[in-house]
Amino acid sequence: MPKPAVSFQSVSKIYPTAQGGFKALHEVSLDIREGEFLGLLGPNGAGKTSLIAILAGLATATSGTVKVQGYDVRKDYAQTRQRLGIVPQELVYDPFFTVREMLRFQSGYFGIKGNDAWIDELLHELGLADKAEANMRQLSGGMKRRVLVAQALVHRPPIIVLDEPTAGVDVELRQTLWHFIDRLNREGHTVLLTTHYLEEAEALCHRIAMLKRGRIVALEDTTTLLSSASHSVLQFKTDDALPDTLASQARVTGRVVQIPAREAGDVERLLAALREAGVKVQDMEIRRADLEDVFVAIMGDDAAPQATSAPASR
Ligand SMILES: Nc1ncnc2c1ncn2[C@@H]1O[C@H](COP(=O)(O)OP(=O)(O)OP(=O)(O)O)[C@@H](O)[C@H]1O
Repeated sequence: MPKPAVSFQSVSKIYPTAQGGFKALHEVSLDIREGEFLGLLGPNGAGKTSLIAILAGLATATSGTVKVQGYDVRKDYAQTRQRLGIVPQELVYDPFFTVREMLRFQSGYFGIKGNDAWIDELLHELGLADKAEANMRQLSGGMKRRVLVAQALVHRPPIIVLDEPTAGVDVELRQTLWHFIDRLNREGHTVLLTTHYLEEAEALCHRIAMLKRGRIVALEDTTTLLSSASHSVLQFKTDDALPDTLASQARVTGRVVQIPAREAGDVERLLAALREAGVKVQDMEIRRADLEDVFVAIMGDDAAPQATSAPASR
């Protein structure tokens, strides 16, 4: 077996609290293969950021080991840091540097001189070419996020880690970013992505790991995970309240109602129940289960009530 790009072995994390400690990660073991695009999904508080902070060397595991291409993140920090390009969730930057200065400075941090050709390519690919000489403080939030992506990639890391890179960013940036990350992945870079936008994960990731309350509860190829959902979904819009029997099985987002249906007979029973309750139904369709349906089925009551789909299509 070739060495994994990243290997988490029995990683636990206990945060000190007034109550004596909170265990955010429970013996998490996960290998990310060289060249794969892995999605790490989980509701708020599942432990995704804790796991990435440990990988990045920003937090230490209470027990367990993490290796990057065979190097231990604690013992061989410099070796692992060199191999990782981490795009953080938070916007942290120095407002007095220009974009180009930031990227040159970051190159220097990794001991790279004369990196301008790659810096120019990054700026071009991320739609920042005309902002190279702008000061960081003059940029919009979305532009700053692009610079953070460029900063994480300045040393051409073989492993790219994106922690919710598209949270609150517009469609244009998402498309630019995914186009570029997809290209880097096809060129051999390994990608680890956390996101709450399950459509993005479904479209991009080869494999999905799901984390629930600090434990891995699913780890499958995306296609296998999707085909494991044996049900279809009856989806419609309505302004009426659902009867209790249906409300308990339904996912309701505004006017849109989605109810799992295992077979044709189920659909007939659901429609009869809706008719009997006087629920007026519009735009009805029966569709195959998607990653969001699988996620909700696996997470149960933990599935986040907040948006799990992208605000606009890619
Ligand atoms: N410094 C800390 N002290 C105490 N508890 C913490 C600390 N950092 C995180 N936690 C807790 O650990 C759990 C995991 O948090 P983490 O941020 O890793 O989750 P997450 O999956 O990244 O969530 P999100 O999707 O909201 O970013 C949460 O219950 C959180 O409250």
